[in-house]
Amino acid sequence: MSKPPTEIRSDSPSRDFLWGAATSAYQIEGSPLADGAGPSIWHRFANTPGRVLNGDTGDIACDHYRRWHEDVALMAALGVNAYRFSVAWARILPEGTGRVNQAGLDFYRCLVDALLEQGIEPMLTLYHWDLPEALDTRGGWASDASPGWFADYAQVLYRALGDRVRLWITLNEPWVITAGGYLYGDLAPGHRSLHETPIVAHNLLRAHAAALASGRAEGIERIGLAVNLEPQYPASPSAEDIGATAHRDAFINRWFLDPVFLGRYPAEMETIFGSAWPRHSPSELDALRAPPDFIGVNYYSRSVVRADPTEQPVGARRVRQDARPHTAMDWEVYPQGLTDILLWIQGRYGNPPVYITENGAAFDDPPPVAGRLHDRQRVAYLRTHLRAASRALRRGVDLRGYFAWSLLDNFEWSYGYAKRFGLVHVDPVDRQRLIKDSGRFYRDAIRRYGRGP
Ligand SMILES: OC[C@@H]1[C@@H](O)[C@H](O)[C@@H](O)c2nc(CNc3ccccc3)cn21
Repeated sequence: MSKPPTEIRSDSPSRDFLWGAATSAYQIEGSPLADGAGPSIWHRFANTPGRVLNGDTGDIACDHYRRWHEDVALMAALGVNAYRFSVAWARILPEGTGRVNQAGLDFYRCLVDALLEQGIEPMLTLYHWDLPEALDTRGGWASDASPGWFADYAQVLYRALGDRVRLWITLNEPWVITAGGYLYGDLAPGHRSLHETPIVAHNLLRAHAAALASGRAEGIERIGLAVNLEPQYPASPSAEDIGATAHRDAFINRWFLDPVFLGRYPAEMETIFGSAWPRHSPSELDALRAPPDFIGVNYYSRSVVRADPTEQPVGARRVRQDARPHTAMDWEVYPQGLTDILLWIQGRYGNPPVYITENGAAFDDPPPVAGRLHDRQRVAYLRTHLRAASRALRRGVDLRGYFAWSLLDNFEWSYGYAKRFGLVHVDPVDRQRLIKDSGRFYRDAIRRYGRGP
């Protein structure tokens, strides 16, 4: 057990703006089957040879399931006033529906109570990619029954934690759930089906609407939807590149937000999916209109887009900006894209409340030396992106908070532990935590700009 950080938070920044850190269950918890939990699709996917780099799995991850108290102390030492985490559905409902596993609920209740004791606002994500294996066996998100499964699961959590958790998120990145899990196949459950993809997307939107309605019935007032947004810029002023950019913008940025805010899909979707795009009746489309109380924006980078008919189904590809810095994920470092996407939301959806629910970067960090880890590139990334968020704030964006991705170096899905995003280093052998320079920078930024970047 590592020595807990000595300094526990003394000063607390303004309650108005949330300065947080974010994680997700499968990426940090470990102990996936402990205390009655059922397996998830990521437990199966990661333990399937060839799916994850180096054969890494979340079987231990950051061992947060056993070290959660130490991690709450770390958050207090960083001075965050909020923490975004997800609940592993299969810890609560091991079969996905029906029997509730009280030990699972107890784990998250203890975590939430410990956060509140430290003055840290919990933001609970109901679903961050780890569907119970038992439901995938019944068709998963391709099943017409999936929205009902999700609403029932959400209701269990609303009733168990609704008296102490004020900020809820239904889904983390429905686009990635859909594209990664059902179109490209690099994420669980690893399907590659053009036909299945729009069906899954539609069910996720139905599930979001059902969980929102379920929350309203339980008196939950602040329920958001977290989306990965990536501003798209044409590589040239040619009609082909401008057209391709609009298609990629619809595919990544508008596919899910237009239905929940506007009650319609982007027109480009039918062109992108062709005969695989289902017919939706007006009542089916209207049922998707479920505006969240806030948008969670997960921003990492932008894309510069060129038309490319060989890149299906969108007919567009990202053009690498070789002259600019890139992260270890090969994502361009482009802070202005955060300002641009926040202003885009403001203009398109009527300036809804927004939290930046993920922003951060993986870099090939240097090893710790004498108890310090000098992750200079991540410090620069955070500094420039906080400035970008500040520019949007000054232009009237209703930005309520910022959550750094991630609190801890953790399991980066198909990359395993090869990509590190943490403000805090986690030793790959003994999982000892060490606050990086970026964690110290973030702590100092919170103290200096408490009311907002
Ligand atoms: O990749 C970093 C994080 C990841 O660890 C989180 O679990 C997830 O919420 C997350 N979403 C993005 C956004 N971009 C993205 C684009 C294509 C595939 C996967 C993620 C980055 N990240």
